[in-house]
Amino acid sequence: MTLRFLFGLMRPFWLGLLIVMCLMLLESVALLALPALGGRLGAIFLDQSAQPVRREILLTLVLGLLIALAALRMGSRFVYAAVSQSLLAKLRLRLMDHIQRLPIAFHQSGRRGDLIALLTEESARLGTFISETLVSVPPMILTALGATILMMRIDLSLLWLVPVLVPLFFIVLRIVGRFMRRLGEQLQREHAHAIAIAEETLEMLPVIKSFNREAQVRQRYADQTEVVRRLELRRERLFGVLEPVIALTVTVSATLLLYLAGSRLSEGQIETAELVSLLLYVAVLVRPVGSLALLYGQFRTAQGSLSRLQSVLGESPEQVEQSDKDIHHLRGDIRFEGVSFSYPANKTAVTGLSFHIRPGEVVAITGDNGAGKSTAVGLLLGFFRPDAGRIVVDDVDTANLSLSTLRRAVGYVPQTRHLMDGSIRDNIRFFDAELSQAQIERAARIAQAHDFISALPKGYDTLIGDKGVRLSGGQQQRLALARALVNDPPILVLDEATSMYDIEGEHAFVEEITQVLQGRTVILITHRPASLKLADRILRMAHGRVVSDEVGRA
Ligand SMILES: Nc1ncnc2c1ncn2[C@@H]1O[C@H](COP(=O)(O)OP(=O)(O)OP(=O)(O)O)[C@@H](O)[C@H]1O
Repeated sequence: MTLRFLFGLMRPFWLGLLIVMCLMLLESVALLALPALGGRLGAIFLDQSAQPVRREILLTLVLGLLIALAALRMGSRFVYAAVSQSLLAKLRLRLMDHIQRLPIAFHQSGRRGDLIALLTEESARLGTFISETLVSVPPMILTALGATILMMRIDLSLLWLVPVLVPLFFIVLRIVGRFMRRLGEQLQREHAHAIAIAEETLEMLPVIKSFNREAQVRQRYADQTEVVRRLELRRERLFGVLEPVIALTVTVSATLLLYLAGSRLSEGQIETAELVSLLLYVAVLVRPVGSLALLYGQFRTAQGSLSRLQSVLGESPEQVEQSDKDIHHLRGDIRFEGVSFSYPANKTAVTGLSFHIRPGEVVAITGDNGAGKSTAVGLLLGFFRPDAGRIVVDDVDTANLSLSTLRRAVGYVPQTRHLMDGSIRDNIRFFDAELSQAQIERAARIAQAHDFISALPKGYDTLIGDKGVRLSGGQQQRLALARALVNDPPILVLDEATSMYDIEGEHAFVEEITQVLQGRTVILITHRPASLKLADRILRMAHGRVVSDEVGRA
């Protein structure tokens, strides 16, 4: 585990963590003082020798100490809860920030299950580990060491326990630690896979139902759940063995110790008060000694989560520095000059791709499946960087243009519509608080969405998605179009995005859009012959390059 990374996570919360540790240390001190006082109080009752006044004082002191212990425990719980929840929220936010900034190529590498596990269960486990487990180690060591030393002070002959118990303790730690780490990693992997299957199942439910494949899909999930169950069971069994074994070691040692101490009492070498103190020290010792071994196991598990977190945070993000550059002066002149690009699996998707789209043109890009059309759009949007060649917008190489400017210049309607739960207005505005109702309505009118929105009882405030109205496929498509248009981009890319219009609707839309965008550029990725007729030019792609460039409706 990189300690520096761990401390980096802890740094913003150092004050809270320090307070928790101090409260726990005070708790340890109070806990260590208790047997000394308790021993004397016990002896008073057993020997019946002390003066009544002394009894009352001692009783008050013991009760005071018990109340102080409860108060300290409460205090550390309160501060701990506040720190751990803030730490967890911050950790999740930092992770989400980073995940959003990672390039599309990373997200296409199929690590969704891992990322969800990291954002949920694993970050929660790490948060607890940092704010509770780690912080509780020094107080536990203090309690264990303090109790041992104080017991030795009562009777030095107990010293023989140290060389017997300490190595035994460390052997257990090593075995458990190694096992826990391996098991933790396996569990995480399988758990992430189970999450990925669950997610996929929910997404594909209409397809699964239409094919009557519920039983098969259930079996797939059941198999994975079984793998997770077995691993969890192994972990639980390990703890199940470990806890009683540690408790047994501690209690057997305690019994031996009491036996020895008892015989020393009868020999007159120790007093009753000391015997009672010893008894109480043993009780104080049981918890920290038992917990330390388990803490070590948790430490090894957390190590796995931490290294996975580190590996995601170590991925290089895209450089999307925010830029306020005005994009409306852009004309929308696009040139691909000998662009080649391969996906990581070494699949060449576009090769030597060259074309020129002039401002104001409506250009259709067509071609067989897998010809490279969507990849070309991804390259224009800066989702991927060309391996060779360059893409020039308005005479500027896009490699020199900030991704933020480039993406604001291109209004993009993807094949899948991706609307979010929320109002229609929120979906069109898409987190841009500065957009006015007039701008939103204008975009909706161009996308031919205004009429159906106005017909809804709550108009633009209608909630859609899981908690609201279900829109038809075509209505959703129109909203996605309005969302792309609302910022008035100089370039508009529609990836099969008008397929749900009827021919007339599509025609009217393209006519209107070319007028509204006033000579700016529209790229239609389409297979539909009717849509091809709407374009000024048709670029046909095959095997990652343009194979024909024809005049369209003109
Ligand atoms: N994420 C990816 N990883 C690896 N290969 C990919 C990836 N996406 C696409 N490809 C491959 O790149 C090639 C071009 O794909 P692309 O999606 O650009 O084609 P397309 O013309 O848009 O196809 P379609 O008409 O089916 O949408 C295909 O051979 C495809 O298998």
